[in-house]
Amino acid sequence: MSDPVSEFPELSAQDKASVLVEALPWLQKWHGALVVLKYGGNAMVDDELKRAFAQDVVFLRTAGLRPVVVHGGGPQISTMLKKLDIPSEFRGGLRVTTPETMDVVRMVLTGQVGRELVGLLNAHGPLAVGLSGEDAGLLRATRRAAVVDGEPVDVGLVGDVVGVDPRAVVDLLDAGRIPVISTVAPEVDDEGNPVHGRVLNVNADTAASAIAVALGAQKFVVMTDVAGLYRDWPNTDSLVREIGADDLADLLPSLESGMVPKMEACLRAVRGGVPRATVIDGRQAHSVLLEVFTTSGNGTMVVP
Ligand SMILES: Nc1ncnc2c1ncn2[C@@H]1O[C@H](COP(=O)(O)OP(=O)(O)O)[C@@H](O)[C@H]1O
Ligand SMILES: CC(=O)N[C@@H](CCC(=O)OP(=O)(O)O)C(=O)O
Repeated sequence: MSDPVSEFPELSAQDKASVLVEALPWLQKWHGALVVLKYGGNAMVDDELKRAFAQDVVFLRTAGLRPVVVHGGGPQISTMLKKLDIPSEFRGGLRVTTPETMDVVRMVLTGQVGRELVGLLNAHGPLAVGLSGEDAGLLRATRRAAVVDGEPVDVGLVGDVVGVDPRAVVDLLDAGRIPVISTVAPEVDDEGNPVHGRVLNVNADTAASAIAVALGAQKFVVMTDVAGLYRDWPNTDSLVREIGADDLADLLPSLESGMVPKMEACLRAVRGGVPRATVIDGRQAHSVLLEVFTTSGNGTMVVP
C-alpha cells in the first residue's frame, strides 16, 4: 500500500501535532473501552458523512476500543414504503406497523442499511459483521401500544425490547470484529416464550440503549441531526452540554417527540450502569472522533 496523502494540507504541522497531543489522554482513558454507537437514519443521508462515520468507527477500533454500531433507518424505510405505494404513519413517535410494513422494515434495516454500513466499514479491512436482533437470540421484544393524548393506540407490530443476549456480539468483539446491529426483534409473549415466526419493529434508540446496558458499555453515543439537547427547543441558546439523570428525568415530559426516545435511551443507559451517554450532531463530519478524543467533546452528555 502506498503512503496516504494528507487530507488536511491547509493545517500547519504545529496544529496537527496539537490535535494528536490533545488526543493522548483520551486514547489512554478509552483504550479497551466498549462503546455503543447508535447511528440514526437522519445522520446517514449524505455519502460524505457516511464515509466519515465509517472512518471514525475504524479509528476507534484501531485505537484499541471495542465499538459496536447499532443503526436505525427510519427515513430509508419511509422511502421504500413510498416506492412500494404502502401508506405509512407515525403515532406517538412510533411507526404503525402492519405485517406488510414489517416485511419492508426488516428488508430495509437488515438487508439495505445494515449491508451498506458493513460495506463502508469493510472498505478499511475485513472488520465489520452485520447481524440483526434475530441472530443468536440477540433481542427479544413484546408488543407495545403508543400513547397519544393519554390514550393507548394500537400501532401493530411494534415492540419494546425486554431481553438482550449479547453473547454473539461479545464473540465478534473478542475476534476483533466490529458488530453492526439492525434492531428487528423476535416477539416473545409475557412469559418470555417465542411467538413463532413473528418479528417486531423496535425504535432503534431504545434498542441501542438496551444493548449498551447488556454489554456493560463504558460509553453510549447517539447520533442525531441537531447539535444536542435544547432545554428550551427551538431556542438555540439553550443547548445543554451536560445533564444529570435526575434533571433529565424531570425535563423529559416537556420534550417534543423526536428527542424523547433519544433522551429516554440515554437515561435508561446511565441508569442501567453505563457511565456516560452522549447525543451528538451526526451532520458534523467526524463528530464521533471529536466526542471521544477531544477535551471539549461534542453535543450533550448525560451522567448518572
Ligand atoms: N429539545 C430538543 N432538542 C433537540 N432537538 C429537538 C428537541 N425537541 C425536538 N427536537 C427535534 O428532534 C429531532 C431529532 O429526532 P429524530 O428526527 O427522530 O432523529 P433521528 O432520525 O436522528 O433518530 C431534531 O431534529 C429536532 O427537530
Ligand atoms: C417503531 C418504529 O418507529 N421503528 C422505527 C425503526 C427505525 C428507527 O428507529 O430509525 P431511526 O433511528 O433512523 O429513527 C421505524 O420504523 O422508523
